[in-house]
Amino acid sequence: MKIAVVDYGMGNLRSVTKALEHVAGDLAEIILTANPAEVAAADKVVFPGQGAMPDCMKELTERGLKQAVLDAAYSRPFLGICVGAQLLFEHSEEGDTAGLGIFKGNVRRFPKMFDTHGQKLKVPHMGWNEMFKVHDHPLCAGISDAERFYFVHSYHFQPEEDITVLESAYPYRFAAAVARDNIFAIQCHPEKSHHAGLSLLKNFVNWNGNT
Ligand SMILES: NC(=O)CC[C@H](N)C(=O)O
Repeated sequence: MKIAVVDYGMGNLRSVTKALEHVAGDLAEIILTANPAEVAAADKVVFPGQGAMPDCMKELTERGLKQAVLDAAYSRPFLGICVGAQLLFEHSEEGDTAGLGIFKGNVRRFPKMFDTHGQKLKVPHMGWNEMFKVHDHPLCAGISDAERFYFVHSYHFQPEEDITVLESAYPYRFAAAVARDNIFAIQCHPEKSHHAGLSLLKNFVNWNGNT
């Protein structure tokens, strides 16, 4: 089985690739690729990313990978990570950027927020935070409720369809993982989230794309 990690020049590609190689072992060949034909030929696709949404969309488009990502998202097990997940929505407030429109909804910036002591909360939301199950999903198998994952983001999903699988809170609840059909998209960094993140990636390697 081949799993393509889409390389559009933005982000935490090496750590995602290494984490997938670690959990896949002999189960799958992990291919970090900027070649649309290799993405198209893969059995599963991982769409990572780190950086500003406008830059990511620009790089994706200019490297001729946009259609390959769209085709993959509609045809085989597909995992979006961080800004790779945000790009699947219709729009992001970050740079007023149009996304790929696979999920209905917006990607919204955390507003100015204060904790219960009146201390301003830092944005980006950076660090370990709990994830709470809203719906079961094969990629969450073996991961207990309130497991902690690693986040680095200033924007979060605002789905306009019933696709939320996991929520986190900072300090208000926000959708932190969404899924529909063969697509799973997660805001945090599973590749940097130790055993919980590796379990999720291992579940993706074993996932047949059904929910
Ligand atoms: N870590 C990131 O790449 C962050 C993604 C996006 N720019 C955000 O701030 O939410």
